[in-house]
Amino acid sequence: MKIDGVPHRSIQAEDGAILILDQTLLPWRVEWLRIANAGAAAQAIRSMQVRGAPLIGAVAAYGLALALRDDPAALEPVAAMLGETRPTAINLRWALGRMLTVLRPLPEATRAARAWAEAGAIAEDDVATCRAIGAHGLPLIEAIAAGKPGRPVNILTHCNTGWIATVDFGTALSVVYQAHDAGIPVHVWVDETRPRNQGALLTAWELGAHGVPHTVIADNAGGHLMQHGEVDIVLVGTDRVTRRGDVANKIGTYLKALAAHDNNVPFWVALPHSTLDWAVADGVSEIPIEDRGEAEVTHTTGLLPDGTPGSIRTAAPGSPARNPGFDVTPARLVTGIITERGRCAASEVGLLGLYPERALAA
Ligand SMILES: CSC[C@H]1O[C@H](OP(=O)(O)O)[C@H](O)[C@@H]1O
Repeated sequence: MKIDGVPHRSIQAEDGAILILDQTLLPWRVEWLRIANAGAAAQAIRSMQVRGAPLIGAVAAYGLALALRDDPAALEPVAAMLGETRPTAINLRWALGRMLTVLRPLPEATRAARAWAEAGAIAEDDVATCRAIGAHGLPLIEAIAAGKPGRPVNILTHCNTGWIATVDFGTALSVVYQAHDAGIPVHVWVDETRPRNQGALLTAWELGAHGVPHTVIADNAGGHLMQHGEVDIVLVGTDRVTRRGDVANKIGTYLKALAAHDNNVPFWVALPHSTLDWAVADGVSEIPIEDRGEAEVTHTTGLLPDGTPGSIRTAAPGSPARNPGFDVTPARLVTGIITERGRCAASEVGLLGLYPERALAA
């Protein structure tokens, strides 16, 4: 997608390194971080300089490729190290698993070149996949628009699922961008998404840069807007979907789904194939939920009075905090799933209809 009219991807490969958009500085500063080794890739993922399920998978793949340039025998330990950076998004393990499957059979001397090519293939797969997700979600917006001619389709979204959460285009926001670019009037309610405010900081920045009308709201406002008929559809991304359609996503998604269910608002989840975890059925009991640091809750980041990005304490001194980074929305609260292969019900039957090959993995 574009920054000031110039097309960009969230990760750029160059000779012997990758450049990533440092998301901890957005929207205040647009800075590209050069990553030349696996340790820097791991740190970028842990610190959320790069974030978003598909993107952390691509960065980990390139991090592994960079490690093999330095030491072709480092395949297993570096893959394990990168795989431990964040526990919830299955895309991280999917990408590393794909790399290991390709690289393990190869002579050590040929691994580095092949790893770099495979990491590039993972990135290209994500671009094509996310573009297709938008195309398969577009009819949902068109149908709503047909029922309210001349008035915008009001979409509520949570966290950031845009092009900077993927290699390009995004997942749930890919649907928004394609509807906007198709001339359908849309308006996006952007959940701020405490505690890291990926919505207020990243989604708002992305949508503004693309000219998509949007309004930032407190996380707790969504239910009220749904009660008053101001939300036509909820579109979110995900970090892991189980074979029966349970959805792990940024903390607060489950509460949005409950409000949508109570108000008969369609709740759709957009995901690429790399987010499916067929090995897991019950998301609530089986998906590991990342617990992040207390400071993300007790403090908030933003622009300080001197114009520099910084953090201030917003919780009472001495009060402890809990910071689960994700929650799981049971399939029964999900209206449907949007993928690069089409749309389906949030069920094993629905998912197998789009991914029949997964039955062989069961
Ligand atoms: C398109 S995946 C985006 C997904 O990732 C986010 O988590 P985080 O910002 O912690 O990486 C959030 O759950 C989004 O839905």
